[in-house]
Amino acid sequence: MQFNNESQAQEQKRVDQVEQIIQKQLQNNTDNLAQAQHERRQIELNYGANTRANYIETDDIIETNATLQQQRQLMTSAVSNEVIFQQKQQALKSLVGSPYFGRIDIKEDGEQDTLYIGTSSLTDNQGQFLIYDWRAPIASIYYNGTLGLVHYDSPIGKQEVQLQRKRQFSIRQGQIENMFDTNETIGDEFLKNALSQTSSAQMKNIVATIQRSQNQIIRNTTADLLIVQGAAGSGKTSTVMQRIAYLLYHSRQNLNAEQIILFSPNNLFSNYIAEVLPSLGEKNMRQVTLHTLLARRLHGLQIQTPFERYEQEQHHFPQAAQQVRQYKDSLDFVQALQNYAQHSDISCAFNDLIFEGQIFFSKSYIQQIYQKLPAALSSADKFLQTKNHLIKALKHRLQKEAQADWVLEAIDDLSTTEFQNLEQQKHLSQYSSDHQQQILAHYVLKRHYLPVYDALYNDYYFDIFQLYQNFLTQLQPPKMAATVWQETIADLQEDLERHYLQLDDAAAILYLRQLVTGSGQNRHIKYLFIDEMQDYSALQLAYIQNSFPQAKLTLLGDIEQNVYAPKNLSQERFQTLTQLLPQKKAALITLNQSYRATAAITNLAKQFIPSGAQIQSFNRQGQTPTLFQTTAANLSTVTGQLADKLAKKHRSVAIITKNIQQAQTLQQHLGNQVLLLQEESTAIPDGIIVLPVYLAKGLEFDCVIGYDISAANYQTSGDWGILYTIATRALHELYFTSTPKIAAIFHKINPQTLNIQKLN
Ligand SMILES: Nc1ncnc2c1ncn2[C@@H]1O[C@H](COP(=O)(O)OP(=O)(O)OP(=O)(O)O)[C@@H](O)[C@H]1O
Repeated sequence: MQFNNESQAQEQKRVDQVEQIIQKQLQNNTDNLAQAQHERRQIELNYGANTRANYIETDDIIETNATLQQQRQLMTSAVSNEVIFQQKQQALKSLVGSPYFGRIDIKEDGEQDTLYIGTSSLTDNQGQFLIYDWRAPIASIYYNGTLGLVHYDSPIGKQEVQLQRKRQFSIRQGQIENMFDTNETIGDEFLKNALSQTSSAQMKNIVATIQRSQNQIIRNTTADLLIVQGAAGSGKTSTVMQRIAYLLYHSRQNLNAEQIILFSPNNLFSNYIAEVLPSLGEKNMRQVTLHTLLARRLHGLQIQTPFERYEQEQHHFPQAAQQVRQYKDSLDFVQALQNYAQHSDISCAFNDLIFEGQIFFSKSYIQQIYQKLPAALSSADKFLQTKNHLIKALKHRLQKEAQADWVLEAIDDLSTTEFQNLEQQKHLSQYSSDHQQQILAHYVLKRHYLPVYDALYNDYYFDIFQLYQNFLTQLQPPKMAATVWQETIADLQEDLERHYLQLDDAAAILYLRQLVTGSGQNRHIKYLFIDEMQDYSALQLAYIQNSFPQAKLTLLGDIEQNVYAPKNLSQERFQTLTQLLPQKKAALITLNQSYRATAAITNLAKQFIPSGAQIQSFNRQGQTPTLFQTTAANLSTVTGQLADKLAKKHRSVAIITKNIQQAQTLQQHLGNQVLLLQEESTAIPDGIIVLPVYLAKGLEFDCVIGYDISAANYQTSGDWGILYTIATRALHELYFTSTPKIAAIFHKINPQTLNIQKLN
């Protein structure tokens, strides 16, 4: 419903009042913040002075320690004061100019109330709410409810209210530009407006226009495995970012951003989403790519990246290699690995522990310890008990050596500084001289045998690579020639010799290590998010889950955007997820409405994939996509000219190729006004860029040109998913260029959804 001027004037009056209050609070808070910063700096100065205190006399040490302790407490409280004012500052600043976007009129327990909703809450001096945070329980009815009797979940249980009015605002620089009353979830007009904007280098938050199905994902706190299958552009990533903000708000007391981790497809994407949470007044969660995690944990080895693998497979991917890849991606492979870890005798992978060129613990000694343990114990327990046994044996050896001549000599040789440190840590002077001697001997011995301790704690006597090879050797993948499998094992051996590991093997080795040794788990993480989950194999997912065993999982993806997977694997992947992950309360939410692109683009793109009929386009008008056909010799020039023309009207124009080599060749042809994005790139510049499809994952551009969609380039039905991914990166305009013989899928396209122009 549109408004008369009087209603709008009344609303504008309220906006003005709220704006004034925000400015006033901002001023007060700036003063408070400056004061808190000053106090913190003073304490820092004192702290510095005290740390230079006298450490020679025992009394001085005790006194200095007490003072330091006190200073530390003061510092902690000063820092936390400052953080509170900083957060408030950020929240207030985010309200300036656009304090809220929604209003609801409700009747609850017979009482009438009007609530305004914005990105964070604001109260006046009497504690009355002027704005409610969009994450407050009551605000959920703004997103969910149509008018009438509605419910919302509050800390004291389900509440029932009459929703009498829902109003949306667009307020900029303190002026109401537009306002609407709506009976629906968030009205089309506002959404259309938000979606018609040009692209930006950073993803924006969507709090003002969250849709009902997205809201279900954002506010779900019951599922411990939430799977979101959503069409391209349906808002999966946006939703997940708002979900993180929601979770942080709701569990303020026992959840912080450090306990949330998001697996993202690449660094460009990580950078693209980095501003969403700060724009909502929250700190960013941790972000990692699978490759970074693997490389960090397999330090010293070079790990194949998903992009390298894709590129290699583009050039050479024979039938046998495809078969191996399919098997290593399958649930069967994961189960075989789990089974092996649990039930096999892993003692073959123990090694002699060498110290100063001599065997310290022999392989057979370690094997005996392991094999004597009860068979019913889990592998990880057996491993741990073996390790504990070795540590005990080392301690025993240390005790026996305490009186050795070299130890006594080493005690005599201790420096004054070492003595002072020991005095401080162990309070030597409190003990009898015999006891002091024992402490010093223990210190000297521990220092000497530190490499042995190190080897024990870091499992250097255990060869995980050997164990993995043994595991592969005893496997017989179904329907695969024995020679193919043996070759795979030989390839692994060769890779290891040159300190290289393929992506599949890296994850499998780490997973096996985790299962067998029980190490490498991070129990601190409470929420784990995986975006573009269709790109992960069953094993990679199992490994990630096991790495963060306490985390609730949210997995998002689109089975159709399976750029990396050999065809038909993805469907299987989704079905096996619930089998694979031990979570109990699983929920699956499907998003079929695509928001990113104009209806014309979505209606074309959905024809590239088998399940396209389910995808609903958003009612936003735009030009019909166009395909330019030209000769092979002219293809780059035609693409460049088209890009130039588009760049005059739009902020971002992306030419998307099938692989890096095509991107490089094209960029060289087009010259420096076109920027090539590569695996190492971290930011998306304005203007014309050229990039391979896998780097475009999760991103969006005003205009997209799918380069060279000729039959020679896109040959099999497995390639249609790639075309779908390319097409769905476009917000406003979509083009393709090709040589005269176009990919077969284009012959099946409804001619009304694609213009074809033949050029020379
Ligand atoms: N409720 C919404 N309000 C406003 N904009 C929205 C909404 N939902 C999605 N969008 C916009 O639609 C576009 C696509 O969203 P997003 O990138 O989150 O989708 P996605 O499902 O992760 O896409 P893909 O799988 O293709 O990477 C973004 O520009 C986002 O801002």
